[in-house]
Amino acid sequence: MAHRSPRLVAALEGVGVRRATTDQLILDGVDWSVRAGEHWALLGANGAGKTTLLRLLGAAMFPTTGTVEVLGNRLGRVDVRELRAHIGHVSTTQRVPQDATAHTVVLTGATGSVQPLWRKYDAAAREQAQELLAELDCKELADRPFGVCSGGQRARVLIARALMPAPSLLLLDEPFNALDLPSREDLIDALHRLAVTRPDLATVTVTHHLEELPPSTTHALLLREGRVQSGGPAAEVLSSERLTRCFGRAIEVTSQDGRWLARSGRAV
Ligand SMILES: Nc1ncnc2c1ncn2[C@@H]1O[C@H](COP(=O)(O)OP(=O)(O)OP(=O)(O)O)[C@@H](O)[C@H]1O
Repeated sequence: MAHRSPRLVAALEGVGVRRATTDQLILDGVDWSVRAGEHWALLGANGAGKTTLLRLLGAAMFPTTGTVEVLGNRLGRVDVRELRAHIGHVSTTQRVPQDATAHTVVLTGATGSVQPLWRKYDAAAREQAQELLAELDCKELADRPFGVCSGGQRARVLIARALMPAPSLLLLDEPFNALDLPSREDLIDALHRLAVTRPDLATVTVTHHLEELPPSTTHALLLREGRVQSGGPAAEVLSSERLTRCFGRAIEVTSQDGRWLARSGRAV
């Protein structure tokens, strides 16, 4: 019997992004596809274009050249507000009302709004928000104002929020930023559990540290100066040789029990 590949969640062909203001080429000739059930790590030096690439996948911007298809819709030919409702996007620039409780913040994920739209949330949505908080191991935060939650708690609340519309694609831009070690490990566990309990969910996680990648990571994309340096199965791409080439600096990668560790030597 012929083997069928999982459904395509995102497909980029010849994608370029040029900033009109500075004429800088931010992404150049990017070809990439993400399929259901895949968990991608997106790596590259500061300014390599990771956030820009994630924003394209999140239908938050358009390419200058090439094509971006997300969930079967070509950017430029679809109502992006409608498309965004099916994509979970967690970014550091997410605006959140600090006095809203964690439960309310999760509820706003159902409407993709910053402020709660109370008339749109029924009992099922409220219940679902509770369940997502429990799934992310933070149900005790339900009544706590978001503004007083710790960094690790906020990260999990925002992921619960992003999961409200049951997205097929979850985008995480540096979700481990500024987390202490236990919070980082809790979040890694939570992401690993999501991958197990939602086999069709595809995720793309931008990170600077290989140590932060959950064992569920299946693929990696290395960006250098806006171009794809390497992309494919994590076990192949997350090698000393390829990371050294991507960062222009000697990097030694080791892996153990599904986790990765990277150490840098002198510049090459
Ligand atoms: N709104 C903007 N206007 C002008 N230039 C921009 C804008 N957004 C990004 N850039 C430029 O595009 C390049 C890529 O930025 P991007 O944020 O995608 O990189 P990154 O890999 O996510 O970086 P970092 O690791 O530092 O977060 C950078 O040179 C940045 O200065």
